[in-house]
Formats: sequence, structure tokens, C-alpha cells
Amino acid sequence: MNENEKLTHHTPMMQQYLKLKAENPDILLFYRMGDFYELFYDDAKKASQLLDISLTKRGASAGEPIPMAGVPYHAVEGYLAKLISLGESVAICEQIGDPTTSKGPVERKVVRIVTPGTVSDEQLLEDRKDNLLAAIWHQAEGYGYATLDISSGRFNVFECHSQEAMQAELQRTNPVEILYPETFAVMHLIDNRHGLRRRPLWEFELSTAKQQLNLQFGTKDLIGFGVEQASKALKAAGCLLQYVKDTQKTALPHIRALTKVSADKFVVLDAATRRNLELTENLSGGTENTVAAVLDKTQTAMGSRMLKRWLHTPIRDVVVLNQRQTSIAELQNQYDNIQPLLKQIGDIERILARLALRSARPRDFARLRDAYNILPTLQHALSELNNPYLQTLRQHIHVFSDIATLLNQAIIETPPVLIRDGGVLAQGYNTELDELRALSAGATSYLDQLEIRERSALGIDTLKIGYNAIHGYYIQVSRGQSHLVPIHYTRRQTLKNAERYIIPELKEYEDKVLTSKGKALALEKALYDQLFDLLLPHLSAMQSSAESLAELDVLANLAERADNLNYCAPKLINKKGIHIENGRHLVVEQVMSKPFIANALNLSQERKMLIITGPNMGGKSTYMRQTALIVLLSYIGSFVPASAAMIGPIDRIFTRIGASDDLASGRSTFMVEMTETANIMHNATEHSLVLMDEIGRGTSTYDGLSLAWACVETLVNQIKAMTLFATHYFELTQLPEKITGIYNVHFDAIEHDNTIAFRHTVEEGAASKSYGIAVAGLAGVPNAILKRAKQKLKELELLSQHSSNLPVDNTQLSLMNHTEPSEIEQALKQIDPDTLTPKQALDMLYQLKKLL
Ligand SMILES: Nc1ncnc2c1ncn2[C@@H]1O[C@H](COP(=O)(O)OP(=O)(O)OP(=O)(O)O)[C@@H](O)[C@H]1O
Repeated sequence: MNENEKLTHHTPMMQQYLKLKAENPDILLFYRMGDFYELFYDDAKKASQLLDISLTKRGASAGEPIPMAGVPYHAVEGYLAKLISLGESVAICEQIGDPTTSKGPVERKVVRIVTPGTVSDEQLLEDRKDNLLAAIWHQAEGYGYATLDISSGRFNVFECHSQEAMQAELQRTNPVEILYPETFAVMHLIDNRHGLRRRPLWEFELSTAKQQLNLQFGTKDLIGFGVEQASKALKAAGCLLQYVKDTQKTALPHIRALTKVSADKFVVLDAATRRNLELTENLSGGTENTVAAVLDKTQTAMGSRMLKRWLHTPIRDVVVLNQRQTSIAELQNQYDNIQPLLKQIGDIERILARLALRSARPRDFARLRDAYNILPTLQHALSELNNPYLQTLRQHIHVFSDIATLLNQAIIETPPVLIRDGGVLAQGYNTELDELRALSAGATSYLDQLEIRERSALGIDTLKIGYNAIHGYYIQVSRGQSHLVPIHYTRRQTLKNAERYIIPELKEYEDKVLTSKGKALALEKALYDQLFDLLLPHLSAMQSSAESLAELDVLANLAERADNLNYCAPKLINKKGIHIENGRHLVVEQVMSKPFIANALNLSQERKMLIITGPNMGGKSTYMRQTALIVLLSYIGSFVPASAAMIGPIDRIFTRIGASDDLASGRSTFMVEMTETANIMHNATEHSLVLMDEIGRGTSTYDGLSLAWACVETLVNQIKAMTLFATHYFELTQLPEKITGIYNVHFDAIEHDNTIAFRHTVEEGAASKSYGIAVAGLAGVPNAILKRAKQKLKELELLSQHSSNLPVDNTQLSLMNHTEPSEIEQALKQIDPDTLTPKQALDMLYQLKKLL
């Protein structure tokens, strides 16, 4: 049986449904039935599970019951939000035919496709978080990657060679939906993510991609964007753009450029570092106790999103960094005035995107109007600032007085949510609309005049004209005078004390009122549409203004934070090194009830590595992370939690801190740790900041110690990176004596009876003790165990003093001093003097001398 024959077994409605479903096979189809959207068959089963709604049956078709689930149309947004947060896409199918004239099922059409990465509706988006759609391409020479934020129009591309770099970029951008080619060979890079969409190979074709992109930007070639040669990235960008067009079914005038993200402009953070530093997400996936949680007090959601982008992309352009720093310095005296104004401006970035997509709602226009009404006051406040960069921002912010005037005239103070029922456009905006509305509301003097005329002509003083929703207009006369009404008065309704009539003239008026209602609504919708046409020519200027407002918000916020949290401006210097006075950890200091102990840090060409020892809980990890965060904040242009800081050039920050099993990809704790270590050894440079916390814990002591030792040697001697190396292997504290550039620092504690107090102060030199047993006591390990552990510790210490008596691992112990035999030694070993002639012996002597 072919597909068509199969269809004929179904009811006409099901035939219509199945045809629409065949056009949208991979996504849920919401099929409009009266006040509900209904889902059938597998869609129904899936939706009932995902949305926790009941699965029922709707009659039968082709002899089988039809599984069905439904959601009420007026609550659809909530269900859509849930589905897209789970990575699902939904095709919304509406009735577009007229039910009164349709034969068979009313005509239906898919009017929009909602996907996680292409939504722009306010209700479906988290307002303080970017929502990105991405496309990824892979070939032998590397990766191409494109991302689009449809709610701002930001369209970026990226290329790289290594899997680590791709992984880091995926983590940085954190897209909610990813398009990948059907031949994609590195699925493990993305398969733990939501919103994966497999796309046919031809959508990644280079020539089509270039054509599509040129068409979108109205350009002849892509040279102006500096991406002409980035063929891998362009393939991804082409597929992405096609997908957005298919789902939006509308023009995308706000997407007007393509920007290439190049790693050499940024301080690179690999995926593990981004996670470990808990910039916008903590290790358990929440947002509490993150850097953003402390730093983000921005007034607008667009500012908040920009700040988070900054945190994830520290830049290396010192000119820009200094612009930001000097702006923050000046705003420290002004943020009080500016922040309340910014708060009233709100998230115009996303409003403008909805304007571009022609999906802006009445309240979007009202908010844009309110925002633009504030701009003159903001301009005035900014005019008092001297900083040249702030003045540039001020110019970009502009005042859109014509648009403000238009919107002030056009939109009522608080419009309804939808344009559907009208009542959005203001009185006085359009004369024709006012007339139609006056007529439709019956608010004309005609009725008064009719009433006066009839009353005096008939001499009925109780006569009056009224209106109700069921009977329409009527002339009411008291029962006592009803005998006086003339013959052309037709009775409409009888009340207890009165009669109500209609006359042809009033009926005619009533018809006019009713048609004018429809006309007024149609005109209002047309005028509303026209507003888009009036505003869209200014879109680019308005977008640039919104971006500058967002940046002003971020800078004012950083100024406020610096002021209230006591941060200082770091000095960005040209010479290798990191010098921090009284540095603090910006998150730990906020969550602690006790005062935070500030610490200094010095790294330089001559002092490249610090071996950090000290008790558990002493503060080693905190010290290392605070250093990374101070460096990172310096490279977004922010002030930092310290009393002074001088930071030299930094190209990458690496962290190998704590680790957990990565069960999803089948890697044990030790394996994760070693993969991260390998990444550092391959990619760190002399300008990198490397944090290593206790590597080698997950294996036997001597294997771990040897690995740690070898890493230290490589980091200092070959890579020459600036490194903080925290460890519990005391053996490593001998390294400063052997290798120049390494220094010991330590944290201390004071042990008293069975308790221990941490000083949290960093001091030069190695720690003398590890206090592990005391800390175990603090953690509640039973006394009996602690006592036995102390006993055992004494035994082990004694044993190690006479290590020759050690029963175990003797071979491994000697490892630290053990070196491979040299070539001479190997040659000597092979000589058998008894078999040598005097001549051979002499030759051998020469050879040995040469080897030496
Ligand atoms: N400079 C400081 N001032 C005040 N309290 C601090 C400071 N540094 C750390 N602490 C406190 O000590 C706790 C433990 O610090 P941290 O995790 O850095 O110790 P650690 O030495 O890395 O321990 P372990 O070796 O067990 O990993 C922190 O959670 C914080 O509460």
C-alpha cells in the first residue's frame, strides 16, 4: 500500500493532520482544535511524558484508536517554554480557513516553528542569559563553528584545529541548540547536550553558504567581514542561516554582519578552567556563589548578558582594557545618577530583535517609548563626564526624539498584551481611527439629539435611549406612557415598568456602529503594522544605541561593585609577571561570616613557580583560584579585589583543580586529571598562568609523585609558564634547591590539643606539617580511628627514617634519585675486558672518551 492509499483509510481530519506531520517529521506538531492544541500518535506519547499531561484517545482512524494529548491554547506559552528548555522544537499549526465556509476540516497551516535556539518571545527566554543557536562542521583539517543570538542579531564564526579548542568554544558559547551534519564524526563532543539537530550534508555546502550570506547582508562578497577564507566556519554559518530562515518564515533585517572570533585576541580559557572558576555557573550547575552572582548588579538584562559574555571572553587588547578601566574610574562618582535611569530603560536589545522579526507586542512598543523618553535625561547626565570613551558611548546612545514622539502619540499608556482585540493605539494618533472608534462606541451626539427630538415630538417625557449587549440600541418608554408611541415603534423587550422599542433610524445607526467596530479594528491593525515600517529604517542605529547602553550599564555596574566591594584598578604592564597586594577571593569573601585574610602574590620571570604546601583547609585552593580570578577580571577591564595589582601579558589560563569522574564519557577521576594535565603540557606557553592542585592523587603515591615532579620540571624548564602548584607531596618542596625559578610558599595552622586553627596567611618557605589527622578530626572522624592513625603515622615516620628497612615499594622509593644509565655507562657495561685485544682496548678507550 503506498502512502496515499494509506492516507485514504483515515478520517479527513486525520488525513490533513498526517500530511502536515509528514512535513515536520522530527518535531512535535501542535494541531489547533478549537481552544486546544492537540498532539497525536507518537507526538502525544512523547508530550505526555515530557509535559506530564494525560495521554488519552481521540476516536479512531484507520481502524485504530488515536493516542492524543492536548494543551489549552491560552496556556500554550508555558508548555512551549518547558519543551524548549528540554531541547525540543514545536511546529504550531493554526486554523487559517473560515470554519463557516469550509467543507470538511478547516484549512490549517504551520505558522511558526518554535525551536530552543530561535525563540525570541519574551516568555520563552531567560532574560539575563544569552540564548544561542549553533552549527558545527568538522573535516580533517579542523572545525568550523557558527553561533547566532537571534534576539540581538549577533552572528559569530570560529575555526580551530584541535578538539580541546572546539570543546572550549562549545563551553564558552553554551548553545541551546546545535545543528550538525549527518556525517559528523566527533559526536562525543556534543552528544551530552540538549537540542541536537542532524542536518543533511548539502545544507553545509560552501557555495550555497556564501550565496545565502551575501543575500542576507546585501553584499557581493564576504571580504569585508574578514571571513572569505574561513571555509569551514562559512559552511556552518550557511547551514545555520538556512535553518533560521526556515523556522522564522520572515525577513531577518537585524542580522547584518558576521564576526570572526579569533582566539589570539582573547585570554583563552579551556573547558575545565571555565568550569573550575565558576564564572556564571557553579560546579553543581546552579548560579549561586558564582563570579557573576557577586559581580552582576546590572540594571538591565541586556547589560547582564553583556557582562557574562565579558567574563567568558577576557580580551588582550590593552587599549580597550584601559578604556574600560578609566571609564569605571570616572563612573565611580556617577553611577548613583546613571543606574536608576538605566533601570528604566530596560532590555531594549531584545525588543529591537522582535521589532526586526515583526513579532513585537504592544508592550514592546510601550517599553521602547518609555526607554526613549529617558534618553534626554541620560544624555544630560553623561554630558558631565570627561572620559573620552564614555563620550563615544554617549554619541552612540543618541536620542531618538522623532521615534519617541511617534510612539508617544501612537501607543496608549498601558496597552493590552496583544493587538488582537485592538485598544493599543492612542486617541489622536489617527483621525479616521478616532472617528470609527467614536462611532463604534456610540459616543456621538447623534443619540442625544435623537432622544431630544423624539421626546419633544411625541411629548413623552420618560423617553430615553439606551443600549445593552443582548438587544442592542433601544428607545425606552415608561409603562404609563407606552400608549403614546407611534406605529413605527417596534417593541423589542418588555420590562416590569417600561417598554423598549426600536425604530428603523436607530437600527440603521446600530448597524453603522457594528460595522465601524470591525473597521476600526482592521484599521488599527494596519496602523500597528505600519509602525514597524516606520521604525525599521532606524533599526541599525537603534541596535547600536542599545549595545552602547548595555555597555554603559556594565561599566556603571563594575564601578558600583568596585566602590562597594573595595576593589582597585589593576595596572596592566608589558613585563611578564603577576604582582598582587592583599588579594582576596571575590566569592569566598562574600559568603564568609568571618573576615577574609588577604594575601600577596608575586610571580615573575625569575620567580615562575610557587610550590604551595600547607594543611587541608589551609587555603591553598582559594589562593590559587583568587589569583586566576584577579587576572581574569583584569583582562575584562574590571577592577579587582586587592589593594594593588600589576599584571603582565597573559595568553591563557589553565586550571587543573579537583576532578570528578566523567562517567558519561567513561573516564575515571585519574583519567580526567591526566587528560587535563596533558592539555596543559601541550598548550601552555611562557605567558600562561597555570594552576595545578594536587595532581597525581588518584594513583599510587610514587606514581603520583613522579608525575607531579616531571610536570613541575617541564613547566619551569621548558614551558616557562607562571605556575601555582599546590601539593601534599612534601618531596616536591626540595625542588627550589634544584631548579631556579621555583619557590616554596605555605599556609600554616595552629594545633592545640585536639583542635586546629587555620591562619590562612601565605608565607614564604615550605610547610612543616600536614595536619591531615587533625583535619579529619574536625570533619568528625571518630576518636578511636584518629588515635590509631596517629599511632600508625609515628610508625611510618620511623620507618621512613630507616627507609632501607621499608618492606614495600623499595624500588619506587629509589625512583626519586634514580636516573637512566648514561650512554657511557651502558657502553662500559657491555665491555668484557677478558675478550679484548690490546688494540681493541685502546680503541674502546678513545670511543669512551668521545662519548664523554
Ligand atoms: N584567605 C582566607 N581567609 C579566610 N578564610 C579562608 C581563606 N582561604 C580559605 N579560607 C577558608 O578555608 C576554607 C578551605 O580553603 P581551601 O579549600 O582553599 O583549602 P585547601 O588548602 O585547598 O584545602 P585542601 O588541601 O583540603 O584542598 C575555605 O572554604 C574558606 O572558608
